[in-house]
Amino acid sequence: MGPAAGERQSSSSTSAELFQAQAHIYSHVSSYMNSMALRSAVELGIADAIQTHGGAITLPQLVSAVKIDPTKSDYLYRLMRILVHSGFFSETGDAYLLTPSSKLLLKSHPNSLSAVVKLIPRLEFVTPCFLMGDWLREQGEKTAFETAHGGTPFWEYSEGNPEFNSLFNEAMANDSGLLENLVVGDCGLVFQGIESLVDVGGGTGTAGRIISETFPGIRCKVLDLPQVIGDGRLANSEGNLEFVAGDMFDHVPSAQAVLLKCVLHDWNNEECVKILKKCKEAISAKAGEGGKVIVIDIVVNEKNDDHELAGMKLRFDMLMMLLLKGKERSEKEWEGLFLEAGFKHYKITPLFGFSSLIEVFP
Ligand SMILES: C[S@@+](CC[C@H](N)C(=O)[O-])C[C@H]1O[C@@H](n2cnc3c(N)ncnc32)[C@H](O)[C@@H]1O
Ligand SMILES: O=c1cc(-c2ccc(O)cc2)oc2c(O)c(O)ccc12
Repeated sequence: MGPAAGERQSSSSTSAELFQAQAHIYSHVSSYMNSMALRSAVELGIADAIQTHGGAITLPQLVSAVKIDPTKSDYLYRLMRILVHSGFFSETGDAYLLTPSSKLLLKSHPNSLSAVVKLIPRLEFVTPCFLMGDWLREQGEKTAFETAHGGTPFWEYSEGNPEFNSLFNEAMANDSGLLENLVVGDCGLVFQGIESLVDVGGGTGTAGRIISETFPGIRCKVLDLPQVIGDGRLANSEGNLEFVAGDMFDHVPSAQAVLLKCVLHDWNNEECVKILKKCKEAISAKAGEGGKVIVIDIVVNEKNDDHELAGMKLRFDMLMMLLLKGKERSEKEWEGLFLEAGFKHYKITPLFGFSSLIEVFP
């Protein structure tokens, strides 16, 4: 039997609290619509259409430019309405304009993030998230990604699916392109005085290329899996950039410095310690105690970060947990890994965006 009317009102929550709680739940449970709306904007090429049209476009012009069936104009209007609300486009009179966020989705932008917008809401990523509850109850070592993909681990899946592999590599490369702003700015100091560097898990070499071009005195190697390195691209024309296909758990080429950008968050603590020990061997062989490992990765700090930044880091932590055996770490957790791998000290510098730079010394 339910509570009597009077009892209902005297429950611990006021109506205002109840409606707030209701809004909180609805807001969270529907928020995937933000990802999906953004993804379809990229698939339809809306930002590019606005730019091609001179920077401002009306709805009928947009309908024609992105080849929407005219009977669905009102649906496109509603898609634009939510994207304006979330800050991806703005409106003036009857025209849509680009904002700084949608400019970063343009195909012509050197650091376009359109690949990551297509990647994260893909079924390969979403299905493991969908299985989270069942996966948590299940016994065994399989990741949620493996549970969702017939037991295939993330990197093997990528190897066997060229279209997924190239979108993933493109997404990571685009994000690395943003490094250019840091390397030529304040963080350039981090690379000064270094004569050789290996970018471990360096993907298709975007960071390696930026570093080798900005610092012609650094001999740079990019180490990654054969499926990523391929066999086509070797040294750059200046001769200070080289690609090496291999497994970082087996061997890391010796160098004065090792870069690990967005690599350690893909792995559990035990695996990270193995990678860091290989990196320590690689720098000791070249520079004795004088080398360093440069980690660019997320540092979770939910007490001090602003709410939006903290939320983003925690969502990435979920992604790393479900796709791989990885995690986003607090400073304390990073320190534990460095000490266990035999390093003596480290220095953290927060960067723009959501990553930090951590210099780790033997
Ligand atoms: C998240 S991506 C980061 C790529 C690049 N560092 C960046 O920031 O754009 C992780 C990289 O680690 C590579 N990787 C995974 N397992 C590896 C292994 N055993 N040895 C070398 N690289 C590996 C992947 O192929 C991928 O390119
Ligand atoms: O989907 C991602 C995105 C990242 C990522 C993007 C931007 C950053 O500044 C850091 C990381 O990293 C990923 C990753 O390491 C992975 O193994 C799978 C997916 C993603």
